[in-house]
Amino acid sequence: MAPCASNQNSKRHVSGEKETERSVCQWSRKRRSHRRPMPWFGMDIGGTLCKLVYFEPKDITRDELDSEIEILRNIRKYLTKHSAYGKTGHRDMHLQLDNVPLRGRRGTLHFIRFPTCEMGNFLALAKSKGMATLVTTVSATGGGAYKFENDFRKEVNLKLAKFDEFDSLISGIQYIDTHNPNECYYWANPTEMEKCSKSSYDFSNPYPFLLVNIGSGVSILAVYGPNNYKRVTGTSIGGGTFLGLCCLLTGCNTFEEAIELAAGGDNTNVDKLVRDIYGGDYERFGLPGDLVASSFGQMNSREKRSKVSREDLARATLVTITNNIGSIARMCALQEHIDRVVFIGNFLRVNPISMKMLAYAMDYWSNGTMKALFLEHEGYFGAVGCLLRFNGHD
Ligand SMILES: Nc1ncnc2c1ncn2[C@@H]1O[C@H](COP(=O)(O)OP(=O)(O)OP(=O)(O)O)[C@@H](O)[C@H]1O
Ligand SMILES: CC(C)(CO)[C@@H](O)C(=O)NCCC(=O)O
Repeated sequence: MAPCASNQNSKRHVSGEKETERSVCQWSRKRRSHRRPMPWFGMDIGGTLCKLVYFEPKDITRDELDSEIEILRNIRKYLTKHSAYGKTGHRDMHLQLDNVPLRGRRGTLHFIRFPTCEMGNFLALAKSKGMATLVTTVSATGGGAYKFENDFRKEVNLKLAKFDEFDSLISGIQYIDTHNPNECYYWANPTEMEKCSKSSYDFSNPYPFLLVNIGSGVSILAVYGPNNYKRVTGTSIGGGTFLGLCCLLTGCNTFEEAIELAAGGDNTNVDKLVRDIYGGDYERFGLPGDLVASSFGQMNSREKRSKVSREDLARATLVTITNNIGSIARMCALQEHIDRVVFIGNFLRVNPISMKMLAYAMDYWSNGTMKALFLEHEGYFGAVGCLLRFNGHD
């Protein structure tokens, strides 16, 4: 964790008079927003993954279709026909949201991701599809909105309308939760692994909640209302750490491979448990024997190292990172007197092991008073939020 990070970032964002003025202004602009030139994109350019949300209008009139310039039509066709773009871009078709309202239009939201390190290739592809001939603005958030701003301008003649990553996250969550009835879920019976199963959660009254965004690094926000939140703290031990350590320890090359390895491994061959130290439970302080006392604590032994598998190492890495995040999240929830903790970010993609562990940890260590919640569009809220925030006139 960054030293003393907790208070440096505790700036609260409360809506005041200026905010109200802005909302009124945005409302009156909204009425003219159908004029905002297409295509409508929102990009969240993170430390590891770039998330791209594309709104495909489905209420196009005959006149609009006839006057749509060829480049736009080709871009629309290219994005909506394919599910893979080049070697590394993917459209998450299972997340697609149909018939949703956006800025007075109706259409489909498409969710696309690619590694941020492929930004050069992405810009080249965008150029080859004719983007450079459209003078237009794309809403963008995440650190890369700043880092790559000049590249977008130079390579594809695109201006970036930049939005704060946390403002965008919160707007995106509100919007998607409103328009997707099955967005929010929890893991029922988290303390009994065999019975643990996904269940829908009604998140229509969300405030207050703690938001734990597990990306490359981790940010923890206390959210009190739509325009009222603070960043409580963060930790550099996040999804990037899991993937980096797993690649080092197992020789794997992708997140999917790392998760697959972890699914087949046993962390107790790597970690030192309370029972390895006490011979059983440490009853006086309520520490069960099967609790990890020391992550990777057995790996000082040459003999144990010789017996350990890649799967065990991947599992221990996943367990270490997840438990650390769960523990920090629980302390933040206690400090902020908040009992619902929403975990998001692409670290949770195809990763039920971590979700179940977080659900278990929240429930067990709070004696059932705290609840871990999860959202289906886990890594895409920033991209959606910045698309919504763009008024089309920047
Ligand atoms: N296909 C993938 N490739 C790489 N990492 C992945 C992939 N799928 C899931 N992940 C995990 O998701 C993490 C990135 O999550 P996310 O996209 O939410 O963060 P980010 O926006 O890149 O990071 P930050 O917000 O810290 O800038 C990775 O560190 C990894 O643990
Ligand atoms: C730097 C960001 C905000 C980028 O999204 C994220 O990776 C993060 O919160 N990292 C943790 C930084 C900290 O130690 O507080």
